[in-house]
Amino acid sequence: MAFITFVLAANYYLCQIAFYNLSFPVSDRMKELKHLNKYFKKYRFKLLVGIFITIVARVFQLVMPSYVKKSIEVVEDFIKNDILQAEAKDLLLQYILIIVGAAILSGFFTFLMRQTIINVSRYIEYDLKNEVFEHYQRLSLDFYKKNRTGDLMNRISEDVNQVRLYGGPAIMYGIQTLTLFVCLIPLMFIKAPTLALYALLPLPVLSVLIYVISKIIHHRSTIVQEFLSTLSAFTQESFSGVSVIKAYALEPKINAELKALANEGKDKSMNLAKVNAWFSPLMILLIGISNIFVIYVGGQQYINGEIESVGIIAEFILYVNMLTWPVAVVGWVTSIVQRAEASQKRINQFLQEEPAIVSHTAKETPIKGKIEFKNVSFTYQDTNITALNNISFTINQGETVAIIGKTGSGKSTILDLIARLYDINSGAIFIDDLPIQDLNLKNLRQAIGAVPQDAFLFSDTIKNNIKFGKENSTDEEVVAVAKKAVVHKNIMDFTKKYDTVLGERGITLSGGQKQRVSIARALIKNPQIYLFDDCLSAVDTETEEQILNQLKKESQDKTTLIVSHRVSSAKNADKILVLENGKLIQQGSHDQLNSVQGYYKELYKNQLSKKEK
Ligand SMILES: Nc1ncnc2c1ncn2[C@@H]1O[C@H](COP(=O)(O)OP(=O)(O)OP(=O)(O)O)[C@@H](O)[C@H]1O
Repeated sequence: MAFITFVLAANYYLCQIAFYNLSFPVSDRMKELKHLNKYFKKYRFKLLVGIFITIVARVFQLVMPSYVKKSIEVVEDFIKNDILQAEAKDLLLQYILIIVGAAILSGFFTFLMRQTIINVSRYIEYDLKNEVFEHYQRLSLDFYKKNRTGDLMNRISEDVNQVRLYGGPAIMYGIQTLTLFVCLIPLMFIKAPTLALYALLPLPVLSVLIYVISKIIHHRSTIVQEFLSTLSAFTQESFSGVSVIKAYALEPKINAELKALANEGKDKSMNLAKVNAWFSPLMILLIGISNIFVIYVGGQQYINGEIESVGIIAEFILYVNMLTWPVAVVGWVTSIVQRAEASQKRINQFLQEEPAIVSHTAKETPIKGKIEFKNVSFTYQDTNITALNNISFTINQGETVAIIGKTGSGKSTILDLIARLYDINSGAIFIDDLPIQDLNLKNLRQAIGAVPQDAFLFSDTIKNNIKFGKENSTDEEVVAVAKKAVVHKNIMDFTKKYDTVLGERGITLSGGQKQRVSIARALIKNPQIYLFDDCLSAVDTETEEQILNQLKKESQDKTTLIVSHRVSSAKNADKILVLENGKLIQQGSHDQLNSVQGYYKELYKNQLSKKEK
């Protein structure tokens, strides 16, 4: 009696804890997960079928225990000589066939259940990943500066996976458990109320303990996960920086650091393993207690004549075992819902981020290429650096303008503002005499062929890297622009020529080759405005000359901006802008600027004398 009181009290307190954990933030939790409702709505038919199948599968599962009971009763009747041997054998066979039939049907519907509900969770995962990725694509550069790449990756992979567990397994096991509870528990109480009470007593304890353990497991596995990303970031950096490591003979130092990290990782994994190890023993223990209750209390009741057959004891043992997993699932599902809520909250945070740069018009605004800066000032929000200070200039359509100035003087910033990667703080930028904000952003970006300072090439073939500028371009066009960018000969020297794969899976291009492939990519786009950001810095002066001549021909009616540190790249431009500390200190043609004292003339003299040496 004392033991029962103890178990009842334990159940009460544990249920209180679970109730507190579940009920306190329920509205908040559901608020975050509401985002998934649209997907549940989208797949409602499949979900409803899945739920129906789950119920059917469980109902078939219920057949077995009562027929086991009946089979045992047949044997009892035969022992008591109530029925003949042949009749008993017949009945036994009949019952066994029913059990086998029900088990097959239950198995079949369980298979269908997974095929429907788990598939729905995979569809939701697919949709959510696409939604997050598409949203990432819409967001402006400042978002990527604020958030670490690892975080972006985590939310689209690990967090979406946590949410998937809620959209699939949690629903599936939830329904399964509910069906079993609704059907089984009343059935048990109808058949033998006292026995039912004893059999079910330890189960809430099991449920709450599994919940507590799942939470600890999750906490520790998050630590392990986070640690693994640190470890992989470290190894990845060691691989990409392998040439520096070797050149400075840093191998022993790196090895020691990795060993220390690996040791730390081992300890964290051991911590996780320890708590994982509690899972099955606890289940076995509590189910064992339930079984012992059933056998002991059932046996006494049978002896006292309170239950009619031994079969009921066998039936109840089967019920208890049938309830084991669903009861444990209550705890597990609770922790899944909590994790899904936390993950969805993190996903929602990003989904609610609005792109800082948006198109204010949907109507088409074709671009010709006149650019005007009027008293433009611009400060980067994150660093608070004023990159441009009251800049004004005009570039007519088809003109070539060079921007020259010391490092950090704001040259690249001008190009970024023309592509509207950022919005300015004061002043105005006009493209074709229209404020840049009034242009259709898509039209603006389509009209620009930008070659950034750090040429970025994808791990793909050279051909596809160039075609990136114009997806439907032909191979002939690719070759033509590669020739103009003076990189064709280099490409033909590779064994696989234009099909040479770049990056991690393939060869590494030299800095100058990368720049020229990047130029070819801009040329194939055939845009109205070219933005070349110091993209000839890694080529020799002779090749630079050739490329500039080609570009001159190519960009005759296009507006072209060339950022450079070399006067050789600038001297043939229609106009040269000279920047210093974000201010425009000189502007004019080469001859004009070379005829007055100033930064440009000094630079020209310096570079000329270096060349002569
Ligand atoms: N994305 C950014 N976020 C914050 N600050 C930036 C960013 N880009 C540039 N800056 C800062 O703005 C200033 C101007 O940079 P910008 O890249 O325009 O100079 P630059 O003249 O092109 O230099 P370089 O010749 O070295 O490429 C620098 O002080 C730089 O540190």
